[in-house]
Amino acid sequence: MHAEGLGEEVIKDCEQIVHSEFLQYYTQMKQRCEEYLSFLGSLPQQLEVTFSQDLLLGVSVLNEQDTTHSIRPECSCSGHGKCCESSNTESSDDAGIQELDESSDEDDYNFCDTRQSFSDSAASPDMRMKHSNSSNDVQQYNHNFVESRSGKGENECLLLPPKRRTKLPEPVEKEKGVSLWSMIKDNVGKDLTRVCLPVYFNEPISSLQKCFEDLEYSHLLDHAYDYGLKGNSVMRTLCVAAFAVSGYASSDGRPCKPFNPLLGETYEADFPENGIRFFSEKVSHHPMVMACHCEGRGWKFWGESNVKSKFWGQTIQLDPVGVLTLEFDDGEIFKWSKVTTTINNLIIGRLYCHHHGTMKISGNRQHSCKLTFKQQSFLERNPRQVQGVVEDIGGTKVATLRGKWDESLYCNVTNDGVNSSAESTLLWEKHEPPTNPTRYNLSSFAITLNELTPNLKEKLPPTDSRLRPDQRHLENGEYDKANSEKLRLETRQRMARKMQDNGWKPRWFDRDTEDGAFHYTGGYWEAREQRKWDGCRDIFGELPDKKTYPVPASVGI
Ligand SMILES: CC(C)CCC[C@@H](C)[C@H]1CC[C@H]2[C@@H]3CC=C4C[C@@H](O)CC[C@]4(C)[C@H]3CC[C@]12C
Repeated sequence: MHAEGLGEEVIKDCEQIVHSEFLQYYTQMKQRCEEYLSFLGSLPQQLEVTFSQDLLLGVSVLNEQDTTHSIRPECSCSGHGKCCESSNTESSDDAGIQELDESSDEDDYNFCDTRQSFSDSAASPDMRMKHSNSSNDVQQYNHNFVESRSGKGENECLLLPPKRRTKLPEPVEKEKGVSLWSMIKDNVGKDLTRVCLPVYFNEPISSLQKCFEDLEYSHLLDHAYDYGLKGNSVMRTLCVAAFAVSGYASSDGRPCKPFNPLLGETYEADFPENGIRFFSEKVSHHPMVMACHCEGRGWKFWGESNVKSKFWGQTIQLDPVGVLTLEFDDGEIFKWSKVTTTINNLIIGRLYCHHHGTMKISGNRQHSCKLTFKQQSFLERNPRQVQGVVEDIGGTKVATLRGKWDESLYCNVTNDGVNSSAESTLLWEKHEPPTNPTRYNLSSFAITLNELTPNLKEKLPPTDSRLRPDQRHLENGEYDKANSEKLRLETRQRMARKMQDNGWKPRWFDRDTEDGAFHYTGGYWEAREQRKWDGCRDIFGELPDKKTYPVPASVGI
């Protein structure tokens, strides 16, 4: 630090921070070791109890026909001061730590927590198809395609599902190890959201694409729709709750930050194999807001992603602002907001994030659901837990829900106010990790999101994230090119505030004058049909003031 010419005071400050962090860790680790030893000591006893209890109760699975199947218990070991507050308003052009990525807590300890898992033969055929953790990802998508389209008698049945990629391209250059500390050490005490980071800390996914990751388990909404049609409002609400939780699953173990899209950048995802069509646009730079809209079989889902961040030194707290809305074609509506996310170990240790707080999923008809994402404590042996209750409009509890946001969720439906605890139904289970892991720890679903086939390239507007050059270079492992392009686009993006002040308007969304929320104005897919991209500027190209282009009168830069 001396060699780098840092002042004595700054160095002392840093030393102090590091020292107090170590002390804290030391005490906590000591405590944890003791706990762990006593836990190991009691293990034989605990296993005996759990095993005999499960045998007696027969933890079971309820399928749509109310048939119950026993599932076996299984023991799995997973190896696994000063606060700066800011909304995205203040974030730098790149930084918006709100777009930093989540990462897991696969820490240095191995815990053995008892969890239930399905034996294949026990699952209902429906569940087996939906949750089959097939190692062949493409095949898995094909399955869903056949199912989601069959029975509808649509011509689309005849279309072949797109074959999506199962791995990222091999990196062209060798990766460079850059420590995060070396990047932020000069910014101690400053708002980290203002720190511009080189691409090594990015994943090749934009925040717009990240919004679509929340839709990976959209089949839960198809189930919810069907349950509602059959008059099973409790199961509908439970499936909606499972969907709301499932969006967090892919945040596990992700150490990198998604790209902060440019103002007006868009992302489309046409996934006929899942029966959905998704679209998102960055609608505001200050504050940073992304709006999205998704159409599925019998439902529509929309909302905006906007977070307020607080930087505490070693952690960042992200409080999402805004409401997500789900509307079924039969008129039932559910609304909820996301819970708080904390990113830990920014300076020392392995970066990971956790989600905590209460999520109220309010329905406009019979049922609503309250979910609690448990606050994490260092001594918690079973972290990432989610618990919930479904209540009717009179406030009577009709079902409960429990599980983990990074694993699975089970529910118990209460009969006549009495909890039928013997019967647990698996609502949702996270897909297996990809067979070709990436250094960004992307899920199989996420790996497909930035794929650009020649056929798709022809159809995209010039604003689509897949066409962003720095992100593409990063995906190809061309780090130097990625960095220089990122710098160029960041310079360009600095004009965004001016553009917004000069009355820039999103192309596909409109702000509701009453509630201030963004609503899709429609027409994207229709414009795509005709390849008519009027009003969609080449946001990734050279700046018009480079004198190579005439400045269009309509561009408010
Ligand atoms: C300094 C850098 C390298 C750290 C990387 C931080 C990662 C873990 C951060 C950056 C931005 C973060 C995301 C920002 C916004 C949201 C929306 C919220 O409702 C769920 C969490 C989620 C999706 C965050 C997950 C964690 C996240 C991806």
